[in-house]
Amino acid sequence: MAEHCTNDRQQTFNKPKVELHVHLDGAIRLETILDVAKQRGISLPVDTVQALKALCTVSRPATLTEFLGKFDEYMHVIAGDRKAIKRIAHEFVETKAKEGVAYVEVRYSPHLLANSGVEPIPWKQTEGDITPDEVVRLVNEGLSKGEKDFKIKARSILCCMRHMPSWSMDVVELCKKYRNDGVVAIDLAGDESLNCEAYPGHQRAYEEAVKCGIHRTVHAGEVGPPSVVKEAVDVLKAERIGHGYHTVEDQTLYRRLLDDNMHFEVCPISSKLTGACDPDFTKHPLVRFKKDKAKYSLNTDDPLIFDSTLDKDYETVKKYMGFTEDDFKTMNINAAHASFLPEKEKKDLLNLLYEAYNMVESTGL
Ligand SMILES: O=c1[nH]cnc2c1ncn2[C@H]1C[C@H](O)[C@@H](CO)O1
Repeated sequence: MAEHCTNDRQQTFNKPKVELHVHLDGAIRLETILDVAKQRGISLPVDTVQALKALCTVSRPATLTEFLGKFDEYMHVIAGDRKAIKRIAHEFVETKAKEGVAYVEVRYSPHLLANSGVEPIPWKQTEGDITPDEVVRLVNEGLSKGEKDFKIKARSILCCMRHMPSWSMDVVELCKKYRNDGVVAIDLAGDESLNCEAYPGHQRAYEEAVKCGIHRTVHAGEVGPPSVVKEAVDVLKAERIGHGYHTVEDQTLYRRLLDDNMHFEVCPISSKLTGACDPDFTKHPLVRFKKDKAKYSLNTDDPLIFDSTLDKDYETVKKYMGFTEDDFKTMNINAAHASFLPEKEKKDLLNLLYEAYNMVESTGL
């Protein structure tokens, strides 16, 4: 197995990695936004990468609501443009390959990239002819071309949005339609601080997902209380929890999820900048997860908005939480186990990791 390295310097964990929680629309290149805006004749308030970065990124701990407002700065540039949607998916795979990711599950809301068949039409776009269904096809094309070009594996997760329960049935139908074309699960994203309880629209979609064997993850306990996590597990039947930091505030729930081997998709840099957790990383819930041998993965969430990379997350937990090379191996193996791949492909991914980590499966990790 070739060593994975970036152009500039050695990575903190220079081995194949698994990333399970990253938003496609939070991982667009600044250069691409500028380029597409130029091609489409869309005027932006700025025209340099540095200035656009200042506009789109949060560099100090904010709130989830403030952070979500950053999408307003650039989503209208990409949404409703076939070439741009395909391009961001393709470039995303290239970025992940350079970061040493062997397998990634990338998520997005098809509705938020569409300009037709969606009510209301997002980002103040004028109506066009790109439906959420076509968005999924375009992203699938970009991802599978990326897989071929950059030799890694990429699957997608379709997001329901907390504030738009009327879209959720569509989302699960798209998961069903494209389940053999790279879509592996459904998610519920958006502002948990404003929309704490899952509306009936989301519940119905998740019931349908359960019925049809569509995998399920839910953003919960990121900034919201443990009750949101409880609802995600008990009502929405989540198999993984996006973030889940505030679970530790309810000991009964936390113990139960530990016993059930619930997987937490942890995003350290994100959790600091969205104000989800104490900015002092030594007090991060991940320290507790690690001590209690919880199951978790390390993820970037929205690297565009946090001006970050996967390596920065690895570097952070190494520096402030004492993660070792062995911890990183265990964590990525756990991530592969929690992936939404079919069993055979999961096994192949695990074997790839075992080989790259010089481990034999029987170590029981
Ligand atoms: O960290 C997050 N928490 C909740 N929602 C999020 C987060 N990052 C991105 N999103 C939202 C905004 C995106 O437009 C949407 C789909 O990717 O998901």
